[in-house]
Amino acid sequence: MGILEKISEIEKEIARTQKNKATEYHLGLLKAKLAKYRAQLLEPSKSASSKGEGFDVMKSGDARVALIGFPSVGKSTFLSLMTSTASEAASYEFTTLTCIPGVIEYKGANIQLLDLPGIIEGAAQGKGRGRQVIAVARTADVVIMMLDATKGEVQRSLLEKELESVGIRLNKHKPNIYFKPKKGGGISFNSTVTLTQCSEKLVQLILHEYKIFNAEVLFREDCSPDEFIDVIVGNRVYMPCLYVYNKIDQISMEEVDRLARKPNSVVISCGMKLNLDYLLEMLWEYLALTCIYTKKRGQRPDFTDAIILRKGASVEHVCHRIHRSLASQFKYALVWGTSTKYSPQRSGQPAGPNNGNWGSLAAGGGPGRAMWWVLPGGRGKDAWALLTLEYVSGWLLV
Ligand SMILES: Nc1nc2c(ncn2[C@@H]2O[C@H](COP(=O)(O)OP(=O)(O)OP(=O)(O)O)[C@@H](O)[C@H]2O)c(=O)[nH]1
Ligand SMILES: [K+]
Ligand SMILES: [Mg+2]
Repeated sequence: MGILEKISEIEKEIARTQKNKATEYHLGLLKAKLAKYRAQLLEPSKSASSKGEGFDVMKSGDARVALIGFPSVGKSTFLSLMTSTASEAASYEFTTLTCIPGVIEYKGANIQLLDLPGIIEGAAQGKGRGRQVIAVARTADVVIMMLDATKGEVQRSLLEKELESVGIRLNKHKPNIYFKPKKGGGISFNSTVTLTQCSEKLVQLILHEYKIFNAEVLFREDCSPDEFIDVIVGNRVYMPCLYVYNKIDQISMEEVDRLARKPNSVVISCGMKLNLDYLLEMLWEYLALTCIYTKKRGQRPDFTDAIILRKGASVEHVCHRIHRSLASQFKYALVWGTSTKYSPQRSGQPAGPNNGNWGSLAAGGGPGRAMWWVLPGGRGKDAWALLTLEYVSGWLLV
């Protein structure tokens, strides 16, 4: 039996198995098997011809957004509208056959937008150019899943399934489970919360399926067996996804209203240029970008030129952005911003015993290294920070 057949057998068995206490372990095991076969299915393509021609587009700008959707939903029309790049659009399916990059300029940031061929059911197994498309999607910071508002909801769940099956997790966070394989000592299992979906026995069963007999496992969250499997398998990509319903010029107001209320969704019409501003605002929020303005001592900040960084960026990242050698000479920074505790907040490496308290500001950085304060960010439309850096030798002039 080929892997594809095995996968479909297991899927069928999962579908016909009733979910209850008695079948819990059986289902957990099936899911572990399924994840294993899927991983096998994807592996050989890496060595073979996974890098399809026309798909290796260089990353550029401050963030990358991939357009994923069925054929003829309007992806290319959208790219041509939002960027200065023209991508051919036509009423027939599979007009686009390669990856076409464009740039959206917004709030001083350059956002790389990638138009891609349409994908169809079975894309993950290599139908159409599905594998290449999905490989590109994995490299994005945000996925825009473009849907045809005139078509049924089934599009959306089919695409979600395709992306799920190759380890892309949409609008989910990484499960809060500590997992560490060991050389010996068996499996030590602990949890800090009450678990309603997993038990020690089930965790053991799943681990044994992966031939793991020694490991430390700590659940810090009430996770499902699938989430636990994700942690074991690793290489999952957790990605924000915006569902964009295009062609609303073709449907009733009631229908528009219904779609617009769905979570993580935006309704637009490329044809009539409806709601595109709002989509950009949402995209900005999902990208979680922060604008960082620098300020010279005693002078007003320069609001015309921002450094754009992603959520979780640290002062170290800012230093690197300005100059390669700056990080090693950096003493501390004064930060004003939307999420600082105090304004300004001082952050940097402790220079002496008296400055030990700086460490409390630190949220990033490794042990023994300078402690870098993580800049404000997150899903906020107007996350920003203002920053003054000091060199070892004096105030930085930027
Ligand atoms: N009515 C309407 N038609 C639209 C809208 N946006 C795009 N279209 C039409 O939809 C058709 C497909 O558009 P494309 O931009 O080629 O779609 P695509 O998703 O890039 O298609 P593939 O590259 O084949 O996957 C074209 O005929 C467009 O003119 C819209 O908002 N309303
Ligand atoms: K098309
Ligand atoms: Mg196209």
